[in-house]
Amino acid sequence: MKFLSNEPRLPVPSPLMMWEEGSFANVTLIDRWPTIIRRVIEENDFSPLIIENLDNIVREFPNGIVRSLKGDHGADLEAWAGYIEPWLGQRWIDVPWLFAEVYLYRRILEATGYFTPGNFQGIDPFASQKSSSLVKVIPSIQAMSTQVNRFVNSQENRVSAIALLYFALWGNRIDLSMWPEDAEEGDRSRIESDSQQANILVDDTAKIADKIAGFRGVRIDFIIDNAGFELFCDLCLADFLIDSGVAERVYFHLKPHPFFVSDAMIKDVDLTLSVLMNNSNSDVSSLGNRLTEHINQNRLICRDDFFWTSPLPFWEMPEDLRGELGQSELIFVKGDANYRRLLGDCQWSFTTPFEDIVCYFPAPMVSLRTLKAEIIAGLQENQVEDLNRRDPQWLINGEWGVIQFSD
Ligand SMILES: O=P(O)(O)OC[C@@]1(O)O[C@H](CO)[C@@H](O)[C@@H]1O
Repeated sequence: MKFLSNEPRLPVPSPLMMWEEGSFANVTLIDRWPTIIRRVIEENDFSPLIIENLDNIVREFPNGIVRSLKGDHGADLEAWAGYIEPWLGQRWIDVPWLFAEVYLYRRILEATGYFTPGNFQGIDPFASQKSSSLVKVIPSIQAMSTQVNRFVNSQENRVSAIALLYFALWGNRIDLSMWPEDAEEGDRSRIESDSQQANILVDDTAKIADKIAGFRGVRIDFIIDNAGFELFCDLCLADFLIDSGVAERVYFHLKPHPFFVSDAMIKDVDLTLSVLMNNSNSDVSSLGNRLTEHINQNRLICRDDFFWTSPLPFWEMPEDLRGELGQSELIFVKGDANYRRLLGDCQWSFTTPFEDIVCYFPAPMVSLRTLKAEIIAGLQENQVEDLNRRDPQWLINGEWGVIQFSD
């Protein structure tokens, strides 16, 4: 697979590592991943052998070594042999965080036999969390469906677009790898209107609305993140873009297999639409029917690709995918893990201009991200000091967001 040489226009700094005690990456390795694996065991009816496989991954943290994947029949095995090669035999704690995290989620699928012919082939180890998280936010879905239907019937396209961008951003707060659906945080889909804008550190919605105002019948793409409420919010924005005539076609780029607990696959879009269509609230069911018609009429197109579950920085996107995305007039990049890949999960100065890093992207793009990792770009100097004082956890607690546009 030929990779393009297009890279950020600045020297790329070193990647986030996991060895710094107390860093979020270290907490993820030591605490969060074992908890995620234990939930996989609790929530599925796996065989003793699979449970042993999963327990063995936990035992490898933090000083066990990175090994090759077994021949589990995955279509991505050859690509993974290349990803693993530079880190083979190194300790988990000594490899870059992004590689380790993506490798971990692929190891979980190896352990459960997701790709392997047999009783557990194709079983999504996170399915129960994803479906229960959708049911839990039905009240927010009902409220938002009413609003979306009003937007679609109004002529207020600018106001509607901006409101739906905020919903698409804050839908990212619901992330089951960070806050399992029974977490004490309660219903994270409830978005207090005053904090909607106050907690946005870079807000390019006006520029984005100006860009969209000039569109009629274009192609717009979404690199999707989480299933559940976030996917619902993305579907609402896509519905608006199609119904308002802004977009003739919207492409959703989804994950080809379970990933980062709540990441969405094509099957999760189908599940979400069936939940909407079968809801007793007519605003919800009419939105679900409209979206299903968009799919049937090829106006909303769902694709998946193994690049979206690879540990590569986005500037190493394969040439064919880059060519495909290059046909888009605007690409929404959703969520924190995708943001990390936009930046190569590298330790850029927080005030590095965002466009100087993502200038390689094949089309104008918008990142909609709630902060859940210790990297960011595009901030002002005074913002960082102010945030450190006001909320020491601002980089990782999901309470702050960015809507960053690169034209
Ligand atoms: O991409 P998402 O769903 O917004 O977040 C992914 C995430 O949950 O996983 C990583 C930490 O484990 C972080 O990037 C972030 O916390």
